[in-house]
Amino acid sequence: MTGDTTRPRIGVLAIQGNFAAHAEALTEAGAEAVEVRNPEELDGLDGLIIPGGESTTMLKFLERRRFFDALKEFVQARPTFGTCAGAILLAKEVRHPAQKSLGALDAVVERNAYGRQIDSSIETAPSSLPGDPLEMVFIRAPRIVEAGPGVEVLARRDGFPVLVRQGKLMAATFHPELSQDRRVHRQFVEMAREEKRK
Ligand SMILES: NC(=O)CC[C@H](N)C(=O)O
Repeated sequence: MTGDTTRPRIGVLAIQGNFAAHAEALTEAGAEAVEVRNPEELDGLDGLIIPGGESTTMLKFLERRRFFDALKEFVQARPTFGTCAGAILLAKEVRHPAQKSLGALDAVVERNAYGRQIDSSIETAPSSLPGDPLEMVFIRAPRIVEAGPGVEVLARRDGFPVLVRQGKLMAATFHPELSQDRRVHRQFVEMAREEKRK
């Protein structure tokens, strides 16, 4: 796909967590992936992935060097996909315990919601993406306990939303980069491509 002018340039926040697998998934899904470690590197991106990891650790890093404010501005304006800890950072409200967030996704997220016994698991559930049910890898996953009217639910687990979209934002409480299926990343690459065409 090299030379394709519609190949969007998508950043992956690379301060902590499993950013490398996201970069690989993005490349497979037809994007150019760029690791982002400084606020200046957000310039010129058509989209951004905030990966899973540990949201508390990411927050600490972001609060240094005015990265938090730059990111807050970015997620209001351009396509952003938060997975697991990234979804926690995007949410309007975080519980269990409460913590600061970017406040962009109209949802209430509860951290580490599945308890110790079943904190990590692989599930398969239907989604509104075309094709077969989706494999979902959950690792100390949060739960979206409330979602506003503007939030479209693309997949659920036990009745709770696990993949959602709100305009230019997408969030997953699982780790799509750890499955072979690239439908979730392709969906986000498509959102970034639309942004690039503007
Ligand atoms: N896999 C993950 O991203 C886990 C998220 C982590 N439990 C947090 O609260 O940030």
